[in-house]
Amino acid sequence: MQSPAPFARIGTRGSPLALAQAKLVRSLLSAAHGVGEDDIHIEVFSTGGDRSQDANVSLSTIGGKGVFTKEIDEALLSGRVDIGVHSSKDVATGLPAEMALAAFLEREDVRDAFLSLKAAGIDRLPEGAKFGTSSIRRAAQALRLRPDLNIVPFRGNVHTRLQKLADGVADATLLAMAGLNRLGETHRATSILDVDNFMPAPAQGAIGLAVRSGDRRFLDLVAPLDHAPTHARIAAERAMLAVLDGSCRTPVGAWTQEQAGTLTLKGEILSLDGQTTFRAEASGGDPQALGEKVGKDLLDQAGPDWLEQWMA
Ligand SMILES: NCc1[nH]cc(CCC(=O)O)c1CC(=O)O
Repeated sequence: MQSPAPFARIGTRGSPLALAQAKLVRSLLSAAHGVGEDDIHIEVFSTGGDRSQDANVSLSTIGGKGVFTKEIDEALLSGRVDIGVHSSKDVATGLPAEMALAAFLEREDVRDAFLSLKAAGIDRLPEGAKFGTSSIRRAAQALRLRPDLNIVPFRGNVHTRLQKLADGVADATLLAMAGLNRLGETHRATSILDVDNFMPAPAQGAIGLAVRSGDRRFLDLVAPLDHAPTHARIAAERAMLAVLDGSCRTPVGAWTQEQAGTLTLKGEILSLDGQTTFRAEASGGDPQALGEKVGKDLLDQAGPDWLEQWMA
Protein backbone atom coordinates (compact mmCIF):
# COMPACT_ATOMS: atom_id res chain seq x y z
CA MET A 1 0.00 0.00 0.00
CA GLN A 2 1.28 3.44 -0.90
CA SER A 3 1.48 5.97 1.90
CA PRO A 4 -0.18 9.33 1.21
CA ALA A 5 2.02 12.09 -0.14
CA PRO A 6 3.48 14.26 2.61
CA PHE A 7 2.31 17.85 3.02
CA ALA A 8 5.70 19.02 1.74
CA ARG A 9 9.19 17.67 1.10
CA ILE A 10 12.18 19.82 2.03
CA GLY A 11 15.58 19.39 0.37
CA THR A 12 18.71 20.28 2.35
CA ARG A 13 22.39 19.52 2.76
CA GLY A 14 23.37 17.33 5.68
CA SER A 15 25.70 19.61 7.65
CA PRO A 16 24.56 20.39 11.20
CA LEU A 17 23.93 24.01 10.18
CA ALA A 18 21.94 23.02 7.09
CA LEU A 19 19.88 20.53 9.13
CA ALA A 20 19.21 23.14 11.83
CA GLN A 21 17.99 25.51 9.11
CA ALA A 22 15.79 22.84 7.50
CA LYS A 23 14.26 21.94 10.88
CA LEU A 24 13.55 25.60 11.56
CA VAL A 25 11.72 25.86 8.23
CA ARG A 26 9.81 22.67 8.98
CA SER A 27 8.61 23.99 12.35
CA LEU A 28 7.60 27.35 10.84
CA LEU A 29 5.69 25.62 8.03
CA SER A 30 4.03 23.32 10.53
CA ALA A 31 2.90 26.26 12.67
CA ALA A 32 1.80 28.43 9.73
CA HIS A 33 -0.37 25.69 8.18
CA GLY A 34 -1.44 23.68 11.22
CA VAL A 35 0.07 20.42 9.98
CA GLY A 36 2.17 17.97 11.95
CA GLU A 37 5.92 18.15 11.61
CA ASP A 38 5.98 14.47 10.65
CA ASP A 39 3.96 15.38 7.57
CA ILE A 40 6.84 17.57 6.36
CA HIS A 41 9.70 15.38 5.19
CA ILE A 42 13.35 16.43 5.22
CA GLU A 43 15.44 14.88 2.42
CA VAL A 44 19.20 15.20 2.76
CA PHE A 45 21.50 15.67 -0.25
CA SER A 46 25.26 15.65 -0.52
CA THR A 47 26.46 18.41 -2.83
CA GLY A 48 29.72 18.83 -4.71
CA GLY A 49 30.68 21.39 -2.09
CA ASP A 50 30.24 18.83 0.68
CA ARG A 51 32.16 16.11 -1.12
CA SER A 52 35.13 18.36 -1.93
CA GLN A 53 35.27 19.57 1.67
CA ASP A 54 37.08 16.53 3.01
CA ALA A 55 39.75 16.91 0.36
CA ASN A 56 40.12 20.56 1.41
CA VAL A 57 39.87 21.57 -2.23
CA SER A 58 39.32 25.31 -2.60
CA LEU A 59 35.90 26.32 -3.83
CA SER A 60 37.37 28.49 -6.54
CA THR A 61 39.10 25.38 -7.90
CA ILE A 62 35.82 23.51 -8.14
CA GLY A 63 34.42 26.45 -10.04
CA GLY A 64 31.74 27.85 -7.91
CA LYS A 65 28.29 28.35 -9.20
CA GLY A 66 25.77 26.50 -7.13
CA VAL A 67 28.33 24.11 -5.71
CA PHE A 68 26.32 23.86 -2.46
CA THR A 69 22.92 23.75 -4.16
CA LYS A 70 23.09 21.87 -7.48
CA GLU A 71 21.86 18.47 -6.29
CA ILE A 72 19.02 20.08 -4.34
CA ASP A 73 18.08 22.27 -7.32
CA GLU A 74 17.89 19.16 -9.52
CA ALA A 75 15.71 17.36 -6.98
CA LEU A 76 13.44 20.41 -6.83
CA LEU A 77 13.09 20.68 -10.60
CA SER A 78 12.49 16.96 -11.04
CA GLY A 79 9.79 17.01 -8.33
CA ARG A 80 11.61 14.86 -5.78
CA VAL A 81 11.38 17.68 -3.25
CA ASP A 82 9.17 20.77 -3.10
CA ILE A 83 11.21 23.32 -1.15
CA GLY A 84 14.97 23.81 -1.21
CA VAL A 85 16.30 25.34 2.01
CA HIS A 86 19.54 27.26 1.49
CA SER A 87 21.91 29.72 3.04
CA SER A 88 21.12 32.48 0.56
CA LYS A 89 24.77 33.41 0.15
CA ASP A 90 25.42 29.95 -1.31
CA VAL A 91 22.75 30.38 -4.01
CA ALA A 92 24.08 31.39 -7.44
CA THR A 93 22.69 34.42 -9.20
CA GLY A 94 20.98 33.81 -12.53
CA LEU A 95 18.79 30.88 -11.46
CA PRO A 96 16.97 28.94 -14.20
CA ALA A 97 13.52 30.40 -14.91
CA GLU A 98 11.86 27.20 -13.60
CA MET A 99 12.93 27.91 -10.02
CA ALA A 100 12.79 30.92 -7.74
CA LEU A 101 13.96 31.98 -4.31
CA ALA A 102 10.42 32.78 -3.23
CA ALA A 103 10.80 33.52 0.47
CA PHE A 104 13.45 34.55 2.99
CA LEU A 105 13.28 34.08 6.74
CA GLU A 106 14.12 37.08 8.89
CA ARG A 107 17.82 37.71 8.60
CA GLU A 108 20.13 36.65 11.41
CA ASP A 109 23.19 38.69 12.40
CA VAL A 110 24.79 39.58 9.07
CA ARG A 111 28.32 40.09 10.44
CA ASP A 112 31.41 37.94 10.48
CA ALA A 113 33.05 36.88 13.73
CA PHE A 114 36.76 36.72 14.49
CA LEU A 115 37.75 33.50 16.24
CA SER A 116 41.10 32.82 17.82
CA LEU A 117 42.44 30.97 20.83
CA LYS A 118 45.56 33.15 20.69
CA ALA A 119 44.61 36.77 20.05
CA ALA A 120 41.76 39.09 21.03
CA GLY A 121 41.51 40.66 17.60
CA ILE A 122 43.01 40.67 14.13
CA ASP A 123 45.31 43.55 15.12
CA ARG A 124 46.74 41.44 17.96
CA LEU A 125 47.81 38.50 15.85
CA PRO A 126 51.59 38.02 15.71
CA GLU A 127 53.47 38.90 12.51
CA GLY A 128 52.92 36.24 9.84
CA ALA A 129 50.22 34.42 11.83
CA LYS A 130 48.31 31.62 10.13
CA PHE A 131 44.90 32.92 9.11
CA GLY A 132 42.55 30.10 8.16
CA THR A 133 39.99 30.82 5.47
CA SER A 134 39.04 29.47 2.06
CA SER A 135 36.88 32.52 1.37
CA ILE A 136 38.60 34.91 -1.03
CA ARG A 137 36.50 37.76 0.41
CA ARG A 138 37.61 37.09 3.99
CA ALA A 139 41.21 36.59 2.91
CA ALA A 140 41.27 39.88 0.97
CA GLN A 141 39.62 41.82 3.81
CA ALA A 142 42.08 40.37 6.35
CA LEU A 143 45.07 41.12 4.10
CA ARG A 144 43.86 44.69 3.59
CA LEU A 145 44.44 45.29 7.31
CA ARG A 146 47.26 42.82 7.81
CA PRO A 147 49.23 42.12 4.59
CA ASP A 148 51.70 40.04 6.63
CA LEU A 149 49.14 37.34 7.46
CA ASN A 150 49.70 33.88 6.09
CA ILE A 151 46.40 32.69 4.56
CA VAL A 152 45.90 28.94 4.95
CA PRO A 153 43.05 26.88 3.40
CA PHE A 154 40.30 26.17 5.92
CA ARG A 155 37.21 24.24 4.90
CA GLY A 156 34.65 21.95 6.48
CA ASN A 157 31.49 22.57 8.45
CA VAL A 158 31.46 24.95 11.40
CA HIS A 159 32.42 22.32 14.00
CA THR A 160 35.23 21.00 11.81
CA ARG A 161 36.64 24.50 11.59
CA LEU A 162 36.36 25.04 15.33
CA GLN A 163 38.26 21.77 15.83
CA LYS A 164 40.94 22.83 13.33
CA LEU A 165 41.36 26.04 15.30
CA ALA A 166 41.76 24.03 18.51
CA ASP A 167 44.31 21.81 16.74
CA GLY A 168 46.39 24.82 15.72
CA VAL A 169 45.87 24.39 11.97
CA ALA A 170 45.37 28.18 12.05
CA ASP A 171 45.87 30.92 14.64
CA ALA A 172 42.59 32.58 13.72
CA THR A 173 39.62 32.33 11.37
CA LEU A 174 36.41 34.13 10.46
CA LEU A 175 32.93 32.62 10.54
CA ALA A 176 29.47 34.05 9.95
CA MET A 177 27.77 35.01 13.23
CA ALA A 178 24.53 33.70 11.69
CA GLY A 179 25.87 30.16 11.54
CA LEU A 180 27.32 30.30 15.05
CA ASN A 181 24.05 31.64 16.43
CA ARG A 182 21.91 29.01 14.70
CA LEU A 183 24.16 26.26 16.07
CA GLY A 184 24.09 27.65 19.62
CA GLU A 185 27.81 28.45 19.34
CA THR A 186 27.60 32.23 19.73
CA HIS A 187 30.09 32.12 22.59
CA ARG A 188 32.82 30.83 20.27
CA ALA A 189 33.20 34.28 18.70
CA THR A 190 36.24 36.06 20.12
CA SER A 191 34.91 39.33 18.71
CA ILE A 192 32.38 40.52 16.16
CA LEU A 193 33.82 42.38 13.20
CA ASP A 194 32.63 45.80 12.09
CA VAL A 195 30.88 45.86 8.72
CA ASP A 196 33.10 48.64 7.37
CA ASN A 197 36.31 46.64 7.49
CA PHE A 198 34.62 43.28 7.04
CA MET A 199 31.66 43.83 4.75
CA PRO A 200 29.69 40.57 4.73
CA ALA A 201 29.10 38.37 1.71
CA PRO A 202 26.02 39.34 -0.31
CA ALA A 203 22.98 37.61 1.21
CA GLN A 204 24.87 36.37 4.27
CA GLY A 205 22.74 35.42 7.26
CA ALA A 206 19.44 34.82 5.46
CA ILE A 207 17.77 31.45 4.90
CA GLY A 208 16.22 31.33 1.42
CA LEU A 209 13.45 29.02 0.23
CA ALA A 210 13.59 27.82 -3.36
CA VAL A 211 10.47 26.49 -5.07
CA ARG A 212 9.40 25.66 -8.64
CA SER A 213 8.39 28.99 -10.25
CA GLY A 214 5.19 27.60 -11.71
CA ASP A 215 4.07 25.63 -8.68
CA ARG A 216 1.34 27.78 -7.13
CA ARG A 217 0.76 25.39 -4.22
CA PHE A 218 4.28 25.71 -2.88
CA LEU A 219 4.63 29.39 -3.73
CA ASP A 220 1.56 29.95 -1.54
CA LEU A 221 2.86 27.56 1.08
CA VAL A 222 6.14 29.40 1.69
CA ALA A 223 4.62 32.92 1.37
CA PRO A 224 3.67 33.24 5.08
CA LEU A 225 7.31 32.56 6.02
CA ASP A 226 8.61 35.45 3.96
CA HIS A 227 10.06 38.42 5.88
CA ALA A 228 9.56 41.39 3.56
CA PRO A 229 12.42 43.62 4.81
CA THR A 230 14.85 40.71 4.55
CA HIS A 231 13.52 39.84 1.09
CA ALA A 232 14.15 43.40 -0.10
CA ARG A 233 17.69 43.51 1.32
CA ILE A 234 18.64 40.16 -0.19
CA ALA A 235 17.11 41.11 -3.55
CA ALA A 236 19.24 44.26 -3.63
CA GLU A 237 22.44 42.42 -2.69
CA ARG A 238 21.84 39.63 -5.20
CA ALA A 239 21.06 42.14 -7.95
CA MET A 240 24.40 43.83 -7.21
CA LEU A 241 26.19 40.49 -7.29
CA ALA A 242 24.55 39.55 -10.60
CA VAL A 243 25.98 42.69 -12.22
CA LEU A 244 29.43 41.73 -10.95
CA ASP A 245 28.97 38.40 -12.72
CA GLY A 246 28.58 36.48 -9.48
CA SER A 247 32.01 35.02 -9.91
CA CYS A 248 33.17 33.20 -6.82
CA ARG A 249 36.70 34.24 -7.84
CA THR A 250 35.77 37.81 -7.04
CA PRO A 251 36.00 39.16 -3.50
CA VAL A 252 32.69 41.01 -3.05
CA GLY A 253 31.11 42.50 0.04
CA ALA A 254 27.66 43.99 0.51
CA TRP A 255 25.70 45.54 3.32
CA THR A 256 22.12 46.81 3.22
CA GLN A 257 20.17 48.78 5.76
CA GLU A 258 16.45 49.36 5.58
CA GLN A 259 14.52 52.22 7.09
CA ALA A 260 10.83 52.90 6.42
CA GLY A 261 10.97 51.19 3.04
CA THR A 262 14.14 52.92 1.88
CA LEU A 263 17.16 50.71 1.37
CA THR A 264 20.76 51.83 1.56
CA LEU A 265 23.16 49.43 -0.12
CA LYS A 266 26.91 49.58 0.27
CA GLY A 267 29.06 47.37 -1.90
CA GLU A 268 32.74 46.71 -2.38
CA ILE A 269 35.04 44.67 -4.56
CA LEU A 270 38.60 43.92 -3.61
CA SER A 271 41.72 42.58 -5.25
CA LEU A 272 42.73 39.16 -3.97
CA ASP A 273 45.59 40.67 -1.95
CA GLY A 274 43.28 43.28 -0.39
CA GLN A 275 45.45 46.16 -1.55
CA THR A 276 42.86 47.60 -3.96
CA THR A 277 39.27 48.30 -2.94
CA PHE A 278 36.41 49.94 -4.84
CA ARG A 279 33.30 51.00 -2.98
CA ALA A 280 29.89 52.31 -3.97
CA GLU A 281 26.73 53.24 -2.10
CA ALA A 282 23.19 54.26 -3.04
CA SER A 283 19.68 54.47 -1.57
CA GLY A 284 16.30 53.72 -3.05
CA GLY A 285 13.04 51.86 -2.79
CA ASP A 286 13.38 49.34 -5.63
CA PRO A 287 15.80 46.58 -4.57
CA GLN A 288 16.53 45.35 -8.10
CA ALA A 289 17.26 48.85 -9.45
CA LEU A 290 19.34 49.72 -6.38
CA GLY A 291 21.47 46.59 -6.62
CA GLU A 292 22.07 47.11 -10.34
CA LYS A 293 23.04 50.73 -9.74
CA VAL A 294 25.61 49.92 -7.07
CA GLY A 295 26.95 46.98 -9.09
CA LYS A 296 27.38 49.14 -12.20
CA ASP A 297 29.04 51.89 -10.20
CA LEU A 298 31.56 49.33 -8.89
CA LEU A 299 32.20 48.00 -12.40
CA ASP A 300 32.67 51.54 -13.75
CA GLN A 301 35.19 52.37 -11.07
CA ALA A 302 37.14 49.18 -11.57
CA GLY A 303 36.99 49.21 -15.37
CA PRO A 304 35.67 46.43 -17.60
CA ASP A 305 38.78 44.30 -17.41
CA TRP A 306 39.14 44.27 -13.66
CA LEU A 307 38.41 40.58 -13.31
CA GLU A 308 41.08 39.56 -15.80
CA GLN A 309 43.65 42.01 -14.45
CA TRP A 310 43.30 40.97 -10.84
CA MET A 311 42.81 37.29 -11.31
CA ALA A 312 45.65 36.84 -13.79
N1 LIG B 1 29.65 28.71 2.65
C1 LIG B 1 29.40 28.27 3.99
C2 LIG B 1 28.34 29.07 4.67
N2 LIG B 1 27.20 29.38 4.03
C3 LIG B 1 26.44 30.13 4.89
C4 LIG B 1 27.13 30.25 6.07
C5 LIG B 1 26.71 31.00 7.26
C6 LIG B 1 25.22 31.15 7.45
C7 LIG B 1 24.61 32.24 6.64
O1 LIG B 1 25.29 33.07 6.01
O2 LIG B 1 23.37 32.27 6.65
C8 LIG B 1 28.34 29.56 5.95
C9 LIG B 1 29.39 29.41 6.96
C10 LIG B 1 30.20 30.65 7.23
O3 LIG B 1 30.38 31.48 6.32
O4 LIG B 1 30.69 30.82 8.35
